[in-house]
Amino acid sequence: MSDELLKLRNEIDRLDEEILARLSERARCAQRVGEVKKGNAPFYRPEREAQVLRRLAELNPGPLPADAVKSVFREIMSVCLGLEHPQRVAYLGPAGTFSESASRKQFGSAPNFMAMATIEDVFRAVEAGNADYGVVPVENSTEGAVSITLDLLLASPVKVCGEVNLRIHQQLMSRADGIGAAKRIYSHAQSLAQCHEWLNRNLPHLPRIPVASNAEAARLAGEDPESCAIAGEAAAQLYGLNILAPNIEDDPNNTTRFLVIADHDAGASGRDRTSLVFSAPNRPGAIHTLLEPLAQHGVDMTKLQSRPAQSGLWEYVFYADIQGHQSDPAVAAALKALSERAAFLKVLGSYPVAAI
Ligand SMILES: O=C(O)C(=O)C[C@]1(C(=O)O)C=C[C@@H](O)C=C1
Repeated sequence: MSDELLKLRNEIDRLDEEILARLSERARCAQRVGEVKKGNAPFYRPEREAQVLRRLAELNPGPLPADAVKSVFREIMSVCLGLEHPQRVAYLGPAGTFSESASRKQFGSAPNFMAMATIEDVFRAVEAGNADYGVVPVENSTEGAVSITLDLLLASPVKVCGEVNLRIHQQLMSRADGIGAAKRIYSHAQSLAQCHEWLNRNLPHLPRIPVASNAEAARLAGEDPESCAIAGEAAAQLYGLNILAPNIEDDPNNTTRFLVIADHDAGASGRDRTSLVFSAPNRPGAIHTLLEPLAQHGVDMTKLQSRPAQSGLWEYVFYADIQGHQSDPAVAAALKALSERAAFLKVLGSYPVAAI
């Protein structure tokens, strides 16, 4: 080994010891935070985590990219929170789905993750107190809204305390080393649709077989080297498959937004969003009148979406996301005025804008 390499490795060893000592100090500090919070739950504070990640990304002197700094500190806070109090996080399973990746993106690797069979089961687990948090998909940039999540948000007492945006990258995977012997491709119907141009160009002859989830597709491909699956990287790792073609989605910006649900929402972080659902009286111009207070108080709306109400033919409920926290004076005033005009208004929760 050259003298130069030896010297540099000694320097890295010294720095690692320093980092470890500081990490242990931080962990002990988090344990004391946990003591202070006892009897004053929740332990998980998404607004504080967002502030920590944003601050460090701003302070970052390089050469590490900001995203790398965030994911290192994401994991540090995950294990610190685990020392304070272990968390249970329910998500739409099975293991290896994009919902699991979204849950880990938000919570790191420390919690006990619980794979649920349906989105409704995620809501029920949180409502019953069997899970502390739930992660559910709410919209996809190409497929649109996830209606069942919107309906459950309206009906359930849970609150929204966070959001996660996950880039959806589809991988072609198999037990085999190459595509030559492949006879079929399994995937969820949505993923097959998201890759259909790539498939038409590259593998037009292979039958595409829709199955219940991408993770199920990967499991099937793991049992049979003549089958491929289209799924996320997490599923390839879980089932020990080789990625034969990476990122084959037709739209490289394909993103799914997930919401974090709990029995409480989040405190203000300085960059927040508030989700609402309301209904408009059934008369001309009603929606315009309802939204006027937002403009009057300078509150920006980032999303507005309608769904037929369960109550009657041609009645609609509206789901809106607005910028700011419901404790911000302008947001509070706009919400008060909106509630006076709406037939019905439910604030689903305020939470930090996704920090990673
Ligand atoms: O500041 C807190 O409230 C903490 O519990 C500490 C900490 C952290 O490690 O920084 C851990 C968990 C919380 O979700 C937020 C932050």
